[in-house]
Amino acid sequence: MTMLEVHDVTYQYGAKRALDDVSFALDAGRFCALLGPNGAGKSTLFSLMTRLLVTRHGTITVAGHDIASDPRGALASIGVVFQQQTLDLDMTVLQNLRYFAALQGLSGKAAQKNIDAALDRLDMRERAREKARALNGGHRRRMEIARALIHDPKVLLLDEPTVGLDTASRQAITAHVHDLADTGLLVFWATHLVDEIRETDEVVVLHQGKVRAQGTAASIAGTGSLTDAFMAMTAREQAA
Ligand SMILES: Nc1ncnc2c1ncn2[C@@H]1O[C@H](COP(=O)(O)OP(=O)(O)OP(=O)(O)O)[C@@H](O)[C@H]1O
Repeated sequence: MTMLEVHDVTYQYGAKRALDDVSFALDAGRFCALLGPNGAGKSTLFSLMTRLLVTRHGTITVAGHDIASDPRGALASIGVVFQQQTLDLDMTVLQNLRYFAALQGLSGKAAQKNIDAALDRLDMRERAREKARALNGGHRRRMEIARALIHDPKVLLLDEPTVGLDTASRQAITAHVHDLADTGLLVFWATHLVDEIRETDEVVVLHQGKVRAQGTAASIAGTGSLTDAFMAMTAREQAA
């Protein structure tokens, strides 16, 4: 079942075209990587999917809701983890989550139920009463992911979520989020790091604002490695 559909989306910053006729469709229950080098247009696409930016060129549909004509329905279906950290470091994990739940219109038992479920999904329950400031980078990220899941979205967007993390934390977060896709969520994970992607993951390769390939990592890699295929797709353009 298609959960996220991007159709012919173009976006310009003044004269600079950041996205050029971008189209792809992604199914529920998949881990999908948006793979592109710096400047490919990943953050621009995420901003359009979360309505931080708008365009009249093309359509974006989330869980059947067109983001232009039904932004409320579309945004209610999305959980987002932005590249920049957005926690209140002086609040505990639980306080941060309750605050966010309230912003989503959840309170009392309903909020607590969803908070507990989100903490369990990220293996964070035992840290609930710690101040965010006391957590290491990996656990802060997990908490942001838990927060993004509180309203039980169908699509989880993560914009380069492992930036600044050490190797062990990066691997742990990557594994946790792969597990989330197994529960039926569509995970859409922007990265320029090929080693975060598994062979069976879906991949959209974005470069200079255009989709260069879509398919499983294994099908894009062909007989070589995904790194080689990705380098070839991006280097060719740079040379041209
Ligand atoms: N506010 C802006 N004004 C003008 N150009 C911009 C603006 N934001 C981004 N761009 C340009 O649009 C293109 C796409 O940028 P974007 O940030 O979406 O790429 P990205 O793939 O997220 O890169 P990174 O991994 O470096 O964050 C780049 O050429 C960038 O320089």
